Amino acid sequence: MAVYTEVSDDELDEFVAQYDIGAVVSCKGIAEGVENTNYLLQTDRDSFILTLYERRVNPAELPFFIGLMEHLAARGLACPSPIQGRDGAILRSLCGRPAALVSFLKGVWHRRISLNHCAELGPAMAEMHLKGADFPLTRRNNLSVEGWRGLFEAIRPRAGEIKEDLAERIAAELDFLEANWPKTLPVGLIHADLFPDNVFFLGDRLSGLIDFYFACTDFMAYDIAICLNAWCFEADGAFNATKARLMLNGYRRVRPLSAEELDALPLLARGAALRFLLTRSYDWLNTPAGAFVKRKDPMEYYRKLVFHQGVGGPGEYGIE
Ligand SMILES: Nc1ncnc2c1ncn2[C@@H]1O[C@H](COP(=O)(O)OP(=O)(O)O)[C@@H](O)[C@H]1O
Ligand SMILES: N[C@@H](CCOP(=O)(O)O)C(=O)O
Repeated sequence: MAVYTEVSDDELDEFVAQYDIGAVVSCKGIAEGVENTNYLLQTDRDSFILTLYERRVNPAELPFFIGLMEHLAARGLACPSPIQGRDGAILRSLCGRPAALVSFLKGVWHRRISLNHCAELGPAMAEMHLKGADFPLTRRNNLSVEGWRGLFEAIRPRAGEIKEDLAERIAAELDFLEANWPKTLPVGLIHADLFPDNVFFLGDRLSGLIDFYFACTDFMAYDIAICLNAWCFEADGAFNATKARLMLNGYRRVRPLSAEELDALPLLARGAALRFLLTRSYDWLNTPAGAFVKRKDPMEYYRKLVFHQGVGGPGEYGIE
């Protein structure tokens, strides 16, 4: 459930009057998502997503996220396109929060990932990387290697509530990753949270990418590593190398990967698994039991981390 802020009819009318988008027909809260409040706004002309940015989004970073969506949409990527008001502004205030309207993307996301979904994801991710290459703004990835130790220290005292030896396991992994993290891979604009719930499909075809609120400047291969984790494991925890192969080969058809990028994949996949293990552990330990946001299982990412620790080279991800 992610409707943290209720918008009254009067507040909505006043907000919508600032746009040339027709008259409001309906405005329904969207239960999915965890970070922000989202409404599906229907007018007599079109459908839109109205987002009120809640406390986890730093308002100073909104111009980056909004500008990025504008940039990618203008280059033809299927992603939400921010809507300008009559005054030309995109970001404004609603109910005391920063708020914006973006175009509605048709499609649904899938919980059960098929081989075809992975084959569609690869080229779409590569296209996003290519189209993001000339985006002029940059944003440091505060959830990459430099950010992990701080998160670890925050969860360390209570990590044993999740798994008895979790703190020791994470400490050893962190030492290893800090010492071995790559320094010179190709950098670009990455999504950094391209999980299945952020990728829409219409029938067999990928119809769009959403939720750019973790986007940042980092190794493009790190985005792939995040997707190896999020898309290529089965519900029973088994890694599906066919899914990985389809995703990677689809990606490489649009943006070839260098030998360095391929070699770095097992390490990057360990880092990506640790990143989500840390943030999920933090949320697990700090979300009150009765909260309406469903906590995500940190142990899923502990098991993925253990899998990647045993990977000997990129060939195990199905690459020929
Ligand atoms: N542009 C969009 N088009 C269609 N649906 C959207 C769009 N943006 C968000 N949604 C819907 O809102 C839900 C939550 O959006 P998301 O950006 O993932 O929220 P959060 O950042 O809070 O996790 C999505 O799962 C989807 O159902
Ligand atoms: N994808 C992350 C959590 C972020 O959730 P989102 O709804 O903003 O995509 C995870 O699975 O831990």
